[in-house]
Amino acid sequence: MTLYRATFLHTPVNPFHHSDALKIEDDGGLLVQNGQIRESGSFADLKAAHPTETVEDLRGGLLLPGFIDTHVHYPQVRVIGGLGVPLLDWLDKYALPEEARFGDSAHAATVAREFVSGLISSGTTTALVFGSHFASAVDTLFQETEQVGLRTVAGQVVSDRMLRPELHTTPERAYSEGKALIEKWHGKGENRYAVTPRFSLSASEGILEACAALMKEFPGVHFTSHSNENLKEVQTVRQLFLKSRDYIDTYEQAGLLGRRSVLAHNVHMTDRELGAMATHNCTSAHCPCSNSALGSGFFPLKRHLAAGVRVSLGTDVGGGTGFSMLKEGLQAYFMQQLLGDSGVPLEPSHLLYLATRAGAEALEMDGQIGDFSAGKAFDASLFQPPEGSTMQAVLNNAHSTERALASLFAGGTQADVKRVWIGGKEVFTRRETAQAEPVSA
Ligand SMILES: Nc1nc2[nH]cnc2c(=O)[nH]1
Ligand SMILES: [Zn+2]
Repeated sequence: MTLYRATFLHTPVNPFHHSDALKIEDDGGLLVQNGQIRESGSFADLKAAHPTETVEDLRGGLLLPGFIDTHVHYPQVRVIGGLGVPLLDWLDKYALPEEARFGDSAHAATVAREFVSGLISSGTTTALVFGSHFASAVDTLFQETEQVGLRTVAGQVVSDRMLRPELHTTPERAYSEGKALIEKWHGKGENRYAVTPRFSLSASEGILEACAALMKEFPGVHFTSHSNENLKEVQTVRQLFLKSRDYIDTYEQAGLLGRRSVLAHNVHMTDRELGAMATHNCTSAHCPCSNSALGSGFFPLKRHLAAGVRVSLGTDVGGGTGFSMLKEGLQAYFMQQLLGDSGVPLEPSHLLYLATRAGAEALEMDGQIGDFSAGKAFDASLFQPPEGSTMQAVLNNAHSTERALASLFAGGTQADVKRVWIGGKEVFTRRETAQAEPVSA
């Protein structure tokens, strides 16, 4: 066993429901055996109870539960930064041409490495991933995540209209390729499968039926898609699905909504749609950087909470601007501030919860990950800014650990991630480089 000594913070309960959800151990201890936290508390107490255990000293930074990114696209790493256009133009101009390259196995393998290392080096230990339209590339992604150990819920993206021919499939092929991928990867190691129609705009009723058939045959799989992101998209979906009451209903009527369903965006929601999401107990993955970059709109968090809809956080790379869940937390905070009375004032506890435990709940993995309670896996990220950096000065002089957490969300980047563990295994260690010195006159 190893006794980790660290300043750690976590949210074992939901801060939107409990005012004291943020738990802080300034000099904390986590006793870890076979990758699982056996005991969690103050270092002094754990040391007294286990005086001979090996101590690993992580003081000098902030130890947080590994981030859980509930919406991120594997084949879009290289299109991060396509600014200046709204969703449907962005897809045509940036995302889809790049995604069409994933039939090339060498390209798929190279980007799979870039993708997985981008996530873990940002402190993300679990991700709900939009895969590729090509089954072979999804297989490549799972091979990479299995090798590195990233907890991954992912699936083949399926569409049969309005994208480009290379990215279209048929309901029959969507079913047979999905089935083969599920049988190979769902439940293998830390991998799970998510049935993933791209969005209703690019999916006929036949594709949605094929998705439903997979979910019926394999009840443990997850479901993810996009919904209500952009007004032009919403209007087009309304014209395409004349028998549906609204966008959410296109998935609801197909029988795709349930406890393991995560829909990204949900910026333009009717009250009926929020009610339906609450009834089906599914989750909205809020992607604030993407919503800002693509000008999609302001996420109605207050209305989600009032309706009782679960909310988690996603980076939406590459509509989003990078893999940092800290940046997503900050952007979520900014947007709620800008909404004034219609916004929810977010505190550090909310940001940490949205980036960690909320994702575990969305994936029904909260019995296993998402916080540092005893019984959870040791999935953790140590944030310790480089020597001499501004962030180091800020954290070292914070008036409280809660203020330090707020500062980390405000100014922290990938450069501040020092070490990352998944299930007790260290999967990322920062290479220390020579300190930058100001040039003297
Ligand atoms: N942000 C975003 N929205 C989508 N809707 C359908 N496809 C996409 C995508 O790749 N990114
Ligand atoms: Zn997306």
